[in-house]
Amino acid sequence: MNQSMAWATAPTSAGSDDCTLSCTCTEAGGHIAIENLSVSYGSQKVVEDFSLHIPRNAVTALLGPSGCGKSSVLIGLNRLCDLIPGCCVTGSVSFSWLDNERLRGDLIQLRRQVGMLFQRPNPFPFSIWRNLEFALKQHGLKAKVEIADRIEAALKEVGLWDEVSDRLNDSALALSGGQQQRLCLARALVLDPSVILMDEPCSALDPISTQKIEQLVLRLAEKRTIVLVTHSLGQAQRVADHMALLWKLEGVGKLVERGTARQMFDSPKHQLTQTYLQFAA
Ligand SMILES: Nc1ncnc2c1ncn2[C@@H]1O[C@H](COP(=O)(O)OP(=O)(O)OP(=O)(O)O)[C@@H](O)[C@H]1O
Repeated sequence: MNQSMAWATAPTSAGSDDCTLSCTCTEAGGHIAIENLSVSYGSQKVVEDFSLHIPRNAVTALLGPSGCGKSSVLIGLNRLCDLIPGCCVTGSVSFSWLDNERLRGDLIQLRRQVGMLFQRPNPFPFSIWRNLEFALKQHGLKAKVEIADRIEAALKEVGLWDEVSDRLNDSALALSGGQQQRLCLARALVLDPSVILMDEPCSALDPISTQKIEQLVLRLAEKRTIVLVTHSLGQAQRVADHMALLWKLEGVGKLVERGTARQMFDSPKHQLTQTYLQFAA
């Protein structure tokens, strides 16, 4: 039986009692239910009343002009926002297929289930092997054989194993940018997340590395839920099943339109969507 899960109610901004992510334990099959998400930095509200259901095991692209709040929505989903001083997120997020009891109030488990890939590759200044081992040990894994198996599987999943298996003790920083980004993806995958948040993961990559990441995104979405922030309409066309367009309206980011990628590209309803998507390649 599906168990409904939402974040535990918790302050997201030190000292602010009314800044809470409420826990809504509604039954919602097979999607991430984002309800009335608002994000502020200090006194500046940057996202208001963002509600969206993100289907499970598919790619959903968040699009919109710079500064409309896409990344702010993304970091609300795994509560990375908690680490940003002055950032306050209200509203609710529930993962319909995850275990409420396991994740309630446990940020480590939440971030294990909801991995993240950033705009710029950010490997730790350790060896390739240790980048992945570190993530596993942080999450309490101790058995050497299991650690080795998981590292190999993750590197194979991102197509890096054949490229690095003979130099696992070399510094991760010696890899190319594209390899580093795939290593960072492996670092998320090694924890076997069911959701991966990607914030413009190809913006620092060349076209060949970009293509590799896009192919990975498509493959990963067969059994994981991908939320992808991208400025590339071509990329959205190539990989997204669903899309949502945000726009800064009266100074704050809001959802303008959502739908399947095909529907949004073929017959956008909102004038802003029509304007924005006309630049699609
Ligand atoms: N740590 C922060 N402190 C203060 N303001 C922030 C912070 N992060 C983002 N903002 C502000 O929040 C607003 C939304 O930023 P956000 O990065 O979420 O937008 P975005 O749509 O992802 O932009 P881009 O496409 O350029 O990455 C912007 O006005 C930005 O300046």
